[in-house]
Amino acid sequence: MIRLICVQNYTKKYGDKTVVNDISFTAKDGAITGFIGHNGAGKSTTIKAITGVIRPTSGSITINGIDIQKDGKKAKSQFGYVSDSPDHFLRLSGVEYLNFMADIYDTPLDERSAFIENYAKRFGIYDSLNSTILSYSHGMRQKIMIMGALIHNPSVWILDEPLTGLDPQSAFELKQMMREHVKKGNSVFFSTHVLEVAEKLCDEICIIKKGELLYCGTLDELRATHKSNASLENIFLELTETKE
Ligand SMILES: Nc1ncnc2c1ncn2[C@@H]1O[C@H](COP(=O)(O)OP(=O)(O)OP(=O)(O)O)[C@@H](O)[C@H]1O
Repeated sequence: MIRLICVQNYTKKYGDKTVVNDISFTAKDGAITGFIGHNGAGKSTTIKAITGVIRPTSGSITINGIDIQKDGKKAKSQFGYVSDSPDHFLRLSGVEYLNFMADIYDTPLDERSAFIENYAKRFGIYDSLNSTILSYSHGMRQKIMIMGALIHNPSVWILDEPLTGLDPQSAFELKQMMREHVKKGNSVFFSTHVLEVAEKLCDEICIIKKGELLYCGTLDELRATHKSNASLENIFLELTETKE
């Protein structure tokens, strides 16, 4: 099996403070992997290192086998990344932003047009594409950022809290899109606080607490080592409490 995102012995320190401590895991092809943990556990710090936004203090990270630190440009072409803040490029219209992103990734005109029409209609923002992002609601900004990140059809999606602020219809669409993407043998890695979503959507779960990786694997394997039939929420609470 190809390991699409491979994190090995990743540590991040800010000054004397160790924020992420020697974690290793993989996000596999054909799987949606959910990344869960309390506020401040180290999820965003891990996602930022995977996407090359920050450098690890130590450890290595590859995307489709390409090292993000050694060959950043090539590694970055492999994935689409949606950060936890959608407030960017506010003075551009939605369609200007999407074309800007498509230009960066050299997405052919016919492919970008088909993508924009399909995704904007599914997200219900087709009629707003010519308005500035400044005039968008939080959820609309989130949708346009998701579209910008995915317009070059990357095999790996890396999404930091992607469902926050989305209305139920759009959240449903995004979950469907994630499922469709991994069905083609691709990979989706996303962080969430909504454990019911993670439980229903994810093939694999990674749990981080205070910078330590407590678990990474399937929910069934997790259940097998804990109370079978317990919800992910119960297992998460039990696991994070007992490791205090
Ligand atoms: N630039 C920085 N300088 C110092 N400490 C930082 C910096 N960035 C993050 N941290 C610290 O690292 C820890 C992990 O933060 P991170 O943003 O990764 O958490 P998170 O799991 O994404 O949390 P949340 O669910 O609240 O988004 C926190 O204690 C945070 O204060």
